[in-house]
Amino acid sequence: MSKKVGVLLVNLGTPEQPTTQSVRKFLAEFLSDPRVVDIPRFIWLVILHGVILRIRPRKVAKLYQSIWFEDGSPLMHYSRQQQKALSEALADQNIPVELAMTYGKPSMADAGQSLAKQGVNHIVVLPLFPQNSKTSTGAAFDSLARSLKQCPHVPGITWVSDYHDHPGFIDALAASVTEYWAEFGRGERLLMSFHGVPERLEGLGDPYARQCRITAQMVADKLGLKEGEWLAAFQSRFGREEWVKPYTDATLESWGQQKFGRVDVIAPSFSVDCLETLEEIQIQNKEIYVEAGGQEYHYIPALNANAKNIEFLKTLVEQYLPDIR
Ligand SMILES: C=CC1=C(C)c2cc3[nH]c(cc4nc(cc5[nH]c(cc1n2)c(C)c5CCC(=O)O)C(CCC(=O)O)=C4C)c(C)c3C=C
Ligand SMILES: [Fe+2]
Ligand SMILES: [Fe+2]
Repeated sequence: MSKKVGVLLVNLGTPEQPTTQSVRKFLAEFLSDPRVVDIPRFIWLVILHGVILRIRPRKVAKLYQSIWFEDGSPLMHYSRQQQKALSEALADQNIPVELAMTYGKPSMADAGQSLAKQGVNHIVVLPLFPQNSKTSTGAAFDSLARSLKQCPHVPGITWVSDYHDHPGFIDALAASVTEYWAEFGRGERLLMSFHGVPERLEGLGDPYARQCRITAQMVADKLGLKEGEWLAAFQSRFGREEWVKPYTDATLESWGQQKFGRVDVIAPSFSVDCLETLEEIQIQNKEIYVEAGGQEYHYIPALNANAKNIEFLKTLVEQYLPDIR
């Protein structure tokens, strides 16, 4: 049978509105997923519905309001831009590109149906999580599988499990830093801040933290940075257990207390800018650094739909084509 290939970009999901109600709906779905929170089910559901979903949505809605774009959530805005740019880049090969979220809209089922309508019978699924974790990539896989449960004809599927050490990805990250430095000058240190996960997961075989360290080392090597000029750290700790260290906020506080001059921060686990970069890194962590005594703080944007990133994503998809056709 002849193969008609389509691409499915997958990201996490995001609230539809920056309101308490909408954030509650998003957090309820996301945090109920046993892939994301794997503590005993009954205890967790009591904590989630009894405490977290009563308090957190209002607080987090305010944070979303501080970064919301005219056309919606930043994560959705940049994900749409990526979809559009990649679909233009692959148009001459007749490869359509759709976008789906693990949680919420656009759903895997909607995106899959749209690809099917365009005659696609083989999907290259590209989760936009450069490093593989059960909590992000694994959850995306489950969501895709669930969406296919009622499907009478399951298409061919190529699953891109991660791209943490892909030379094109490392080049795109390094180029985004050098381009930023060329325009705005450079800091004394580069902090590479990755979304955190519980420390325990590494022992369970989750490759995420190890892959983050590899990404960071490769970017540092590409930029010619020596030890002491860069560090990999982990942000967004949630709950009481220990997460992978060092923590981004504690690191910045300590660097501020040591009266460091300028620090630059990149976020190589985020394909697009979102709450965790635009609010947590760019606003909250800057405050931590400056209030502790640090001088200057620059956040270098995520790759988003920049030309090098789209070129890289195109190359990544193309690498899989010979095996499919
Ligand atoms: C147990 C909690 C969480 C784990 C594990 C986790 C892993 C994880 N998350 C991302 C990417 C994103 N997370 C985002 C927001 C976010 N993450 C958590 C919790 C965990 N994440 C929460 C509760 C939230 C919502 C905000 C909040 O309440 O603090 C986002 C941003 C979404 C947006 O709309 O902008 C992204 C992206 C990865 C890659 C990952 C594991 C590797
Ligand atoms: Fe998260
Ligand atoms: Fe956060």
